[in-house]
Amino acid sequence: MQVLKFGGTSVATAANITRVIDIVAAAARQETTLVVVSALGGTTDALIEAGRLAAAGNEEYRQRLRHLESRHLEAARELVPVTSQSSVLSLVKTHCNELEGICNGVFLLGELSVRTLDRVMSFGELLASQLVAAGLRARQVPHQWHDSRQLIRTDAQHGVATVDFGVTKQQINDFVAAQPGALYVVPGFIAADAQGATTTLGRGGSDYTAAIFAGALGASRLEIWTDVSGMMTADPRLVPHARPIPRISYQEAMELSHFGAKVLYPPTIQPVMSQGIPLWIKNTFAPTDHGTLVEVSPPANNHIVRGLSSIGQLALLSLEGGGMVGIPGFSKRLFEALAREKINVILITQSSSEHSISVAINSRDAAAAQRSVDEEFAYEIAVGKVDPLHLETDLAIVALVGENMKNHSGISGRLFGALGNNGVNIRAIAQGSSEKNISTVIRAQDVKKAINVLHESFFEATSKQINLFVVGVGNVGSKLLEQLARQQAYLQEKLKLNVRVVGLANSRRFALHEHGLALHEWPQALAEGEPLHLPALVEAIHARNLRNAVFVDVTASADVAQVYGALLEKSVAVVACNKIACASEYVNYARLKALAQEFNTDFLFETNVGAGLPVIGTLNDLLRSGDVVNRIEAVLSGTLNFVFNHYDGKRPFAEVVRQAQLEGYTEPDPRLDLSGTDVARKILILARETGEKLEMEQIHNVSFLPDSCMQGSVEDFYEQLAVHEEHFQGLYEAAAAQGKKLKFVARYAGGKASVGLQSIAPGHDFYALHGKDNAVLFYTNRYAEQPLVIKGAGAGAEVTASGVFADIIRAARG
Ligand SMILES: NC(=O)C1=CN([C@@H]2O[C@H](COP(=O)(O)OP(=O)(O)OC[C@H]3O[C@@H](n4cnc5c(N)ncnc54)[C@H](O)[C@@H]3O)[C@@H](O)[C@H]2O)C=CC1
Ligand SMILES: N[C@@H](CC=O)C(=O)O
Repeated sequence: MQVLKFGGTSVATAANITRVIDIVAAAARQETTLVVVSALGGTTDALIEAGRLAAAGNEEYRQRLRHLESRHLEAARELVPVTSQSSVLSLVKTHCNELEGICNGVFLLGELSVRTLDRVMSFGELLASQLVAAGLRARQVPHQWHDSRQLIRTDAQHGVATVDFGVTKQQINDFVAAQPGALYVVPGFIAADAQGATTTLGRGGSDYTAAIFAGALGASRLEIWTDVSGMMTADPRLVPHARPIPRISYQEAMELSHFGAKVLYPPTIQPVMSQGIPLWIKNTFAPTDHGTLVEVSPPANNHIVRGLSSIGQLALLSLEGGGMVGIPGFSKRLFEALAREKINVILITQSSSEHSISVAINSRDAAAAQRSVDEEFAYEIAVGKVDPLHLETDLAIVALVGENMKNHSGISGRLFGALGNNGVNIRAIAQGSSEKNISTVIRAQDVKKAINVLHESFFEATSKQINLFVVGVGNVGSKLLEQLARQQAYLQEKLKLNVRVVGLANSRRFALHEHGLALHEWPQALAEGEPLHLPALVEAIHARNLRNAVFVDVTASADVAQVYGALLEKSVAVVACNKIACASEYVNYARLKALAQEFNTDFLFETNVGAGLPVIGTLNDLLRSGDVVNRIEAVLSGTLNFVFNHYDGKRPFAEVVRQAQLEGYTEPDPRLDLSGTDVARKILILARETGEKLEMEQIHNVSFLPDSCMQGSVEDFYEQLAVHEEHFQGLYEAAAAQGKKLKFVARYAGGKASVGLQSIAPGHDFYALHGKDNAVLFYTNRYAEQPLVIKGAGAGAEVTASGVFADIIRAARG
């Protein structure tokens, strides 16, 4: 004997019932089968609503009943050919008339008792199971319909009756022995007490009915047919990559069901678990899918965690106070106060200091809980032994479930790491000593992000999703987007990173594409975006609350640099080639670095110095490994190196500068390069990275530009360069006369930094620097005689974009 149960969605329409009949007919050909049928989806709620309306004296109940009747009649007409419809139609009408009679009585009395409500609700399963039977009859599949109320005996506790398993088992087995057959159809959810009054089995009761029959008959298997292909590794509405769990233990299934995996109602498992009856969860709409097999000991799979679960709309109550320490009875009184109000406790956690105890409950019970607990401890609160109950709302639980967790260390570490790196604050944690479940209480608004990062961490060794917000699509930004587009497949395949640009902005517009925009179509996406308003963009980033989020600043804007703090505070990583933040006041630079640390995220700006060259990374490696940096000498301007390498006193100086700008080496405003400001920013950042609290004003900058060049617009600047051509010729010739070359050199030693033009003699490390190259010499304790030299292209969109790209990957890998 096997037992099959079909849920509300499986029988919601005649078309669905036809699928059910196919499955049932095939099953009955294999083995004797008992089918348990739920009410048509939505019917139980509609029946409750009709009963309540009637009790409230609202005649609308008639309309609800008419709608229910026509829904069932319509299904009957679709299922059964016209020639043989009459018996099922009259059966539906008889039930509906009886239901209407009961509701009329409720209307007249103005009262709906739980006993009557059970009666009202029972019509859902009665009608649905009769429709399935009629469908089977129409297909000439031999079967017997029987009323579960004659087989399942309960007490008289209406709403959630308790089953008398002894009598029930006897009645079921007597019935089957007396009426042998290949196929039985029974309504789920309903039972009867010793007086024959209709009772119901509580939420998820049809699953329970099926388990009761399976247990009583010692069935070979129980199949729960629903609208998903088994229990999933996580809620698929929250985690698109969630996948079915092929095999799972009863215990794990109960844990997952308890925490929101609605596929199975937890008490259901008990009658089959006690006998080790295999329980399958199958999909009515994809019957050939494997589904989930719930069994005693499923084979261990590659995953330590079997599934993730979540439960929302929670409140956390915390009772705290020094007066609780070492005194027995506080928790007993706390739980009694909650029990008095019939409040269900979902999670409990107590600090080992006994100074506080926290419990999670459903939010709807929060006010009653607070009242009851504060009343219970009124005396202790008055004398200051405990504080008034602390209440936090808008919380949720996210739990890891898996029996295999107990055999592995580091699971909680991974859980905390994954959540912490994404700014998900854990308010409370509970783990049973069996280690089947680790539950965390977090903010409700973080659930989607949390469950996705945990799913990635525990189930998707194959991919980690990175969500980029790129601001700035000029020289460097557009190259970055090109490189990202080119590398997307490689990153997925080799680094298991699914890097998506979910936000894009320039100075005029911003566009958000939560599922990632098509990178080769970014100009169009941006054109279709909204006018840029930076606070709105930041707000949108916060509101999206996406996991592994990285904000990429590829602008030269002070306004954009201003928003880093607000992002880091929400654990959004910041990658910047914009130097403004790191070269602003020391306190701001230090604050941003501290925020990144505090909120477990990254603030990366390798390209601030030497573009794509590994200058800051190398410096940090030296320092972290215990070396001491005594002196830094560097050529840090690609623009100025290019200009002095190409200027020979014959071609106008202004023309060479213009070429540097056209080739993409200068800042958006080239005066920053020519004035030495850009180099001063870079040496300042290097000095700060060594630990020096230097400010920009303390950098000694001997400018070689005549003052008038820095007045007016960029075009005025170029005009003034032309006016001062003789000045530049003089600089060039003085150096050339000594066989030297002009280089703009930055120096940092002994807490002091300077930048300025120097004539460099042959043989010096800087003399042969080509084109737009940079060179950085680190003189350290370990590199005392010969400096550690970093040399190469120090400007240009391509190399800078690749440096930004590398920082993104660093942030992505955490
Ligand atoms: N070119 C190079 O070799 C290197 C450049 N960098 C840095 O890269 C950054 C970008 O340089 P480029 O791409 O050459 O500049 P660009 O002028 O070509 O592009 C700047 C982009 O930022 C956008 N933008 C400006 N203000 C904005 C605002 N308030 N909000 C949103 N977007 C805004 C602009 O619309 C434009 O898309 C600069 O900070 C520069 O210092 C760093 C290292 C090397
Ligand atoms: N304008 C800069 C670009 C890199 O920061 C330079 O010329 O070096």
